[in-house]
Amino acid sequence: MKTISENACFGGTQGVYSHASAVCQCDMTFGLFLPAEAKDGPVPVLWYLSGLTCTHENAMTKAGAQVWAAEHGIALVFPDTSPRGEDVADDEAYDLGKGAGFYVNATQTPWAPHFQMWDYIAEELPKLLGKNFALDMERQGITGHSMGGHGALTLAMNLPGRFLSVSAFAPIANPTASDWGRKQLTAYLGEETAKWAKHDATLLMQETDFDGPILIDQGASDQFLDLLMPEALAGAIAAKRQQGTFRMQPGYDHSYFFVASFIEDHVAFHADALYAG
Ligand SMILES: N[C@@H](CCC(=O)N[C@@H](CS)C(=O)NCC(=O)O)C(=O)O
Repeated sequence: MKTISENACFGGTQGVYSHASAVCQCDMTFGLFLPAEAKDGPVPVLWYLSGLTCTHENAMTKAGAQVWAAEHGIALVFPDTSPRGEDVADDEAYDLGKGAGFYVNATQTPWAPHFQMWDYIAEELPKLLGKNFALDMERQGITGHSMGGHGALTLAMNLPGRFLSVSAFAPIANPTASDWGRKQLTAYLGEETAKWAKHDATLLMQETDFDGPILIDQGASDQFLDLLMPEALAGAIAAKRQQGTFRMQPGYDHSYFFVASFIEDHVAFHADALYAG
C-alpha cells in the first residue's frame, strides 16, 4: 500500500492511498478519513460509495462529511467506482466502463478481467483496511450516491450482519427496470436477467434479511428522477414493513449540493446504529 497524501482535517487525517488490487488486477486508489479518536484505538467505519463518473475524490472533496464524522468519531472510506489503467476496458458513454463499475462482478467480455467491484468492496478493501488502520470492522455502516446508493443498498441487503445501517442519496433504486441498470447489467452480467436480481435494491427488499435501519433522501427536482425510480423502492420498503425512512426533498437536484445538504443527517443516523449497545 502506498500513501498518496495525508492532510490534517477536523482534528483527524484525510488520507489517500493506493494499492495493487488482486481482484481488479490493477492499482486502486481510495480515500480514508480517520477521526482523532483513531489514535487511541479502532473506530467505527462508514463507507461512502460514489456515483457515475466519480473517482475516490468527488465525495471526499464535495460532500462535507468529514466534519460530522469527526464529531461522531467515525472513519469514512471513499473507494473508487471502477478499475483504472490503460489496459482496463472502457466505453465512450459516461455510464459504462471506467467510472461506472456498478458494484458488480462482471462475467462478460471485455469487462470481466478487471470489473470485479463487488468483490473489491465486499472482500478485498475491507481486509486491507482492517489490517492497516485503526478500524473496528465489527461496526460498519454504508451509504452512497446514485450508482453508489445502489451499491450501498445491494451490499447491505446481500451481506446481512456486515453493515449495521444503510443509507442512500438518490439511489438507482430499481436498475433491472431502468436504462440506468439494464444497459450496464446486460454488458457486465449478460442477458440472463435472473443474474441481475441480486443487484436490484427494490427486488432484494422483498426477500432481504437485512434488519437494520434504512435512510433514503431523494431530491424532488432531480434531473435523473425517471432513471432512479425511487417510488419502486419506497413501495417495496412499505410493502415489507421494513424499518426505514424515505424523504423526498423539495427543490433539490442530483448534485453534490444535495448530498452536502443532508450528509449531517446521514452521518448522525449511522452513528446512532454504530454506537448502539
Ligand atoms: N455525466 C452526466 C451525469 C453524471 C453525474 O451526475 N454523476 C453524479 C453521480 S450519478 C456525480 O456525482 N457526478 C460527479 C460530481 O458531481 O462531482 C453529467 O455530467 O451530467
